[in-house]
Amino acid sequence: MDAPTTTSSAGSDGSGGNSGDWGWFTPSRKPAEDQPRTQDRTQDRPSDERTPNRPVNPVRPVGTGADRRTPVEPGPASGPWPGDRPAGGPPATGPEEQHQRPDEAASAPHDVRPGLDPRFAVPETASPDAVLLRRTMAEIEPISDKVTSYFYALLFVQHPELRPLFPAAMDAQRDRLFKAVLTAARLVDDNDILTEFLSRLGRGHRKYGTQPEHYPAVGECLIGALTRYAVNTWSDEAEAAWVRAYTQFSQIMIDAAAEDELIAPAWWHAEVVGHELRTPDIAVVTVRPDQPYPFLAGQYASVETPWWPRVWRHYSFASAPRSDGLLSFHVKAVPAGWVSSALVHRARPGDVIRLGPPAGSMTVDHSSDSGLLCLGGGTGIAPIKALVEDVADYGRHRTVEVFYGARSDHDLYDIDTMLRLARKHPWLAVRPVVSDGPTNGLSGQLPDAVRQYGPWNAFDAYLSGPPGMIRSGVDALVGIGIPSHRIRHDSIEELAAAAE
Ligand SMILES: NC(=O)C1=CN([C@@H]2O[C@H](COP(=O)(O)OP(=O)(O)OC[C@H]3O[C@@H](n4cnc5c(N)ncnc54)[C@H](O)[C@@H]3O)[C@@H](O)[C@H]2O)C=CC1
Repeated sequence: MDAPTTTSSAGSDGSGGNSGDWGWFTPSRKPAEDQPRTQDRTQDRPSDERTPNRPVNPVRPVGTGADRRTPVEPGPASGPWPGDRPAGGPPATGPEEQHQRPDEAASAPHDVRPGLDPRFAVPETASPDAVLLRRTMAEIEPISDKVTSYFYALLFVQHPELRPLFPAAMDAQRDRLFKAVLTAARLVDDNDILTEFLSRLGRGHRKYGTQPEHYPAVGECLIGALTRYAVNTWSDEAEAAWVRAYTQFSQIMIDAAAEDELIAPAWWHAEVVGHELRTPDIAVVTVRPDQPYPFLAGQYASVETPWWPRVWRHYSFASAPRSDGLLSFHVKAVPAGWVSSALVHRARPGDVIRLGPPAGSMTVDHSSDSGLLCLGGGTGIAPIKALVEDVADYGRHRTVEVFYGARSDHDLYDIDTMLRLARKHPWLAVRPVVSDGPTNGLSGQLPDAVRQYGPWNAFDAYLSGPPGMIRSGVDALVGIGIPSHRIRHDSIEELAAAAE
């Protein structure tokens, strides 16, 4: 959920190029010289005999922030490559598995018609590099699965020493790295948002053990995958633009990580000190971090369990910061959800998990007097409870109206806590809403229930729960007059990816 959390925001959580030079991932002869580029090019695959005998293009992001502000000119070829790379976590945004060789992973693309997707429309004000990047993206986006597979195949064939640093098995976050690169490429002309997005990503990568020297391996493989699949739009100029962009992206991430290193650990160890099974598949897990863990109510953390190394999942904090420093999460075990099942069915007091840094901006704006309209679906009630506690702790009490949705009365696992809070705080109202069964409370879907009350146009809205609820909730709230910039939620894309 490394993403802006208002509905009005765009993205969430990306040298020089000697465009005439070719890296190790390309054939020893340029395809254009000896064959049509859309033909089967299995002979292009990386293999020992095709490892180049000359250095690669300079995807070399290491340097200082000052370098980044200066346009980077094409530089000389880098040193020995690939090889003698130190171990550490690759700059991936999520776990990944790739057992296939590149030639098995993906065949050459067909029927690629760039420019059809309006997301890649080129604004009139776009810089020349942005135009080139968007053309490539329009071409590869429809086949991004293949490009991603090929990218990871390249990475793990050429850099097998990086493979053990990824989780053992493939999962839903497989394409996060690629999506992050595409998001950054779309933002390339918007320096402020780009820097914010990539800085967060760079800080978040510290927990993977990512080092500056890992970025070139990823950059080379990215360019390799684009070279293979952007058959209609790739050119020397396009390659140079991608090399410049990737170099800029990685530099921002490296700088942000370096700055963060001065003030925060890369991760925290946290001991499970409480484990309460509220339903057969929902647990409230309470942990004690090994050092202070500053965060804001409404944020979330990445969590790694000892049973699934390097598989990280996001969970919202279920309480505002506490004086005893403990943190709690509401976890629902979902089918095939490794981390959630482990936390619900396996974790016990004494187990130690790892936490990434806090993230997310679904936080209370204490400079405002507006009321808070909160929709929490299922375990999405966890950060809503934290927001309520935050308002209570802050002292200047505002009207808070909570709609708590669940499938059945039985699934309202935290209703007692919420009703207790409502009895204690006269400014708080809590309304349970049951979608699929008999109830003494409100029946139906959360957005429909909210429509029955109001008016809400003077409220700030907070939504937390399943992606479908957030989508329909935002539509409903905009429809009843809450401007989209006053509606906050975590990134729907990240929520969908993290639903394990
Ligand atoms: N920060 C956040 O946004 C958080 C999100 N979550 C997410 O919340 C979900 C919780 O799962 P469960 O407890 O199984 O919830 P669930 O699937 O049982 O849904 C709970 C309630 O949400 C509402 N809802 C669900 N789908 C809807 C739709 N398409 N349109 C309108 N309303 C809908 C209904 O009222 C339903 O009863 C998970 O996907 C989890 O990742 C959990 C914690 C924090």
